[in-house]
Amino acid sequence: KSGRPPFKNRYNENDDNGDSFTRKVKENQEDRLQLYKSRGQHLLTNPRILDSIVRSSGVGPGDTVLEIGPGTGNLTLKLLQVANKVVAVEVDKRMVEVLNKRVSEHGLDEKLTIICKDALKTDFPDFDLVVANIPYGISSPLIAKLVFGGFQFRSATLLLQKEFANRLLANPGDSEFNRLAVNVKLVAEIDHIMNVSKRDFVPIPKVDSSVVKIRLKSEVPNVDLNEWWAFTKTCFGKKNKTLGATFRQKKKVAELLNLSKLTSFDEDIGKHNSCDLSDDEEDEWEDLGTGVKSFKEKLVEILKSAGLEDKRPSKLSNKELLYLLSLFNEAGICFHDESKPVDINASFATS
Ligand SMILES: C[S@@+](CC[C@H](N)C(=O)[O-])C[C@H]1O[C@@H](n2cnc3c(N)ncnc32)[C@H](O)[C@@H]1O
Repeated sequence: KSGRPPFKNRYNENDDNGDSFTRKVKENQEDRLQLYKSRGQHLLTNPRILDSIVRSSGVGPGDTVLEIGPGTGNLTLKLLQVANKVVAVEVDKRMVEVLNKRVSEHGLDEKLTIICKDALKTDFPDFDLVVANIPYGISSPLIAKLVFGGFQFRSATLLLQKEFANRLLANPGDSEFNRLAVNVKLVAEIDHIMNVSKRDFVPIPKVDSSVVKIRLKSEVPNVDLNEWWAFTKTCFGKKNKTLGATFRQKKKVAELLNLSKLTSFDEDIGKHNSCDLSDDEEDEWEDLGTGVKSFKEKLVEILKSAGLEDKRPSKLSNKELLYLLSLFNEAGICFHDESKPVDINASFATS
């Protein structure tokens, strides 16, 4: 009962033919477990790093921990030794079999609940903490699910691809600052815990990793989240454009006019299908009615009144963005299409 994972740190490079099959790992030439790149199956094997993650998560004997993607259980076994309970969500049945076997060898079965499902498609039971080396391909929607899913938890300690973690940690003005950081920072605080080398995984991935800790804020701005997500999607659609340029795009103006249903611009509401219009083409505004043109002026007037017409979204604080959204909403301008239900996973899939 060494706690050693059921394979050696070896794999057959020649078997790597891209997306589906990746590598074979072996234990004593018997147990064979294929690891799939498409499922982000890079197992963290360095015990020193596993211990640091558990320690920095602050898990204690009364805690229920949610672990996404336990794999063969390297982190799970460490968590089970300190937590009251671990709920592990793993999509791959083969992993679940290995995990079950290892955990029962250690006599820790009673503390573990396994949910063999896709973490993005299943409900989570109540938990105090999240601690996980997640599949990197689902980082955005999973973090969105955790922070906007209505859960109450102390913190989420997550191993992420280093570049992704840097984007999440970025502040306004940093080159990596993007819509995901803006949205997550509305409701949560994020701290960098440590960097982890690609050499600490089996098989070795192409990228380095970082551990971050996400804590939900106790006070969240009073804003309609559907409006906020749709608004940041508009602002960050082309994050290096000025807001003036973004809100002058014909397509965007027509879309917002149709969504906002403002009576003063009635004559053009529903007349211009935003799908038929291209982005810029300032000179072709002549084709459009006076309603849509004066609506554009209204948008620009609001940007000017906020002093933000020449600003790029990636340089704005959440406070400035919230202020701008409140000005638009007060003027009856809406961003969220109420006829379409919000799918958090889809909305963050590409952030
Ligand atoms: C990066 S590996 C981590 C394994 C283990 N935690 C470790 O550190 O050794 C990610 C794990 O997530 C699982 N996985 C991939 N997509 C998933 C999903 N959508 N829901 C739940 N688990 C998933 C994979 O099968 C894999 O076991």
